[in-house]
Amino acid sequence: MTDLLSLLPPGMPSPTSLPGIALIGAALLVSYIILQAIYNLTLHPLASHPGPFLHRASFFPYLYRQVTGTLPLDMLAFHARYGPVVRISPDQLSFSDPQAWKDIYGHRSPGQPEFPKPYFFYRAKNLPPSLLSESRENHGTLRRLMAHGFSERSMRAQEGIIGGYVNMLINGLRNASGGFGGEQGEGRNGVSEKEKEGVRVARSTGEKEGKPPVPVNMVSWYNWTTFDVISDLAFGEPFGCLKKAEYDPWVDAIGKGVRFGTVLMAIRTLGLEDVLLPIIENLSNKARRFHRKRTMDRLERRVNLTKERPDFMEGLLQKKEEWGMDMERLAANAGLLIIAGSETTATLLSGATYLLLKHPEAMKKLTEEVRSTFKSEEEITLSSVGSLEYMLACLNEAMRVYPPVPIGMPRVVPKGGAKVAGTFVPEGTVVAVWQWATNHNEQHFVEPFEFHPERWMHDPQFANDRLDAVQPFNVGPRNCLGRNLAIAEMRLILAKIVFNFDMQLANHGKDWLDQRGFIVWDKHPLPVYLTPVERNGV
Ligand code: HEM
Repeated sequence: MTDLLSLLPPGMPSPTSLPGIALIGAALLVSYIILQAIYNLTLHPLASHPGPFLHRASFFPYLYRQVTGTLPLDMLAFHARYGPVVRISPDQLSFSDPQAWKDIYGHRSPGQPEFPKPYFFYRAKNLPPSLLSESRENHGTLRRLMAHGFSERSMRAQEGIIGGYVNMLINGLRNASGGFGGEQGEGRNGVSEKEKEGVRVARSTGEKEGKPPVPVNMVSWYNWTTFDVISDLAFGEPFGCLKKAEYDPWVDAIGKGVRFGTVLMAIRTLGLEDVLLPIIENLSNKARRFHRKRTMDRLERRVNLTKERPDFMEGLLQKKEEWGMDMERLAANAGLLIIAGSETTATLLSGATYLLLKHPEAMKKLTEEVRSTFKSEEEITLSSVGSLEYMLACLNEAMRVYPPVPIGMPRVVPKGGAKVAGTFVPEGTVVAVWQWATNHNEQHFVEPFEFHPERWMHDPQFANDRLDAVQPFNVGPRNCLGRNLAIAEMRLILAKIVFNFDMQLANHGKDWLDQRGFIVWDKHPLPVYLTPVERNGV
């Protein structure tokens, strides 16, 4: 050993000293990364698939794009460069062919296994599973139990609850847009501290042009409404956001959590969960205890209700003993419903509002449809808005241009491998269709970046559009359970707003869609001037 040490070049630290150990550690790490890269590029089962060079060699550039929120957008350029199948990280393929929706996520014929959901994306080791993360074996039964709250019958029974919050939204907007000024107005118009600066600029522009004095931040109002609706349907009581015209800490935490979720996924992808998660949990202990106590208190109040209620929990509660549903699992599913059902719907409503206001022709057509279909506020209900065809086209087009979930929902190719959109994929590969990129692919759509609701109205100009490429709710056995409710709720909210107000964007200059995409978008405030429509002199 002493002889070996004497071979070291002069000036090198001794391998038994601290700098020496650090140097050896660094050399081992670099060698590991190089060997991994060589393996990923040559012997890995996906080695022959094309893809961005660095992403094929290592996870790091992919994860960097993921945690900085550019990945869903970058995916479009990757497909433009490499074609319909791209190797986006050492073990992941992205598909842009619409056929891939069915092949990856669709229902299987008997004997064919589903593509399971990967652990790194869906499951936290320390939490009980929800419907979203439940194993394939348990998913079907749990889904049937929960589907009870989403049936046609339940939705009809929920009309009163949902309609009540939408009316609160309309009243709140009426007050916030015109009735208040100065500091009081600031508190009531949905503008948080962080957002105030943008709105101040918007307001002064509006005043110069003789507009109503207070723009309202539609992102906040939509969020408050959808969170109150879903909380009522999941816990039996709202968050009270609409009443107070401010965010509840629970709701605020969800917004931050969604962004943090991508960091968590990166940690799991690198296999560092056991090391880093306890540290993160320790740092956020106080906030987590607060959040957990409020969830459990709410849940307990709902569980203790003796009267039947047409909400999401009723089906689960009726079978809770039979299914061994303890409070932890009930809380996991109530939490899922709130996260899945409110942020997504509010995001799409915000995007649709922006896109309509940027396209006055479409807004004019929609306004005509709504105001000619309904003569009074009371006629606008969850069921009656089903007849608004142009409205549905606008929402569909908004979901194409600005899908609330812009990423690809990952699945794992099962044993033996499988064909996806005509390409054989080896087992264990993570595959997905990335929504934003697929929806903006010029091979699928004429003018993919333009907002044309007419695509969805059989306009011959768009006859060759691949409308089947747009799947905002996903397809197959694990598609969105709340799809019908989401569409009905969005139609109702937008119809009531268009019926009651003329709208105008407060800051026309900025492209509001220029956002970073995590699991959902990191939305900017959307300040809008609202002018109440006068009817019968009112
Ligand atoms: C515009 C609104 C919405 C969009 C774009 C949307 C999108 C999605 C997507 C893409 C999935 C599949 C996730 C995956 O494959 O991992 C999903 C699942 C789910 N969504 Fe939605 N969603 C919306 C609204 C809602 C609403 C209103 C609810 C309920 C209140 C809801 C409840 C669920 C549930 C429970 C699942 C899990 C289903 C399962 O795994 O069986 N969603 N949603």
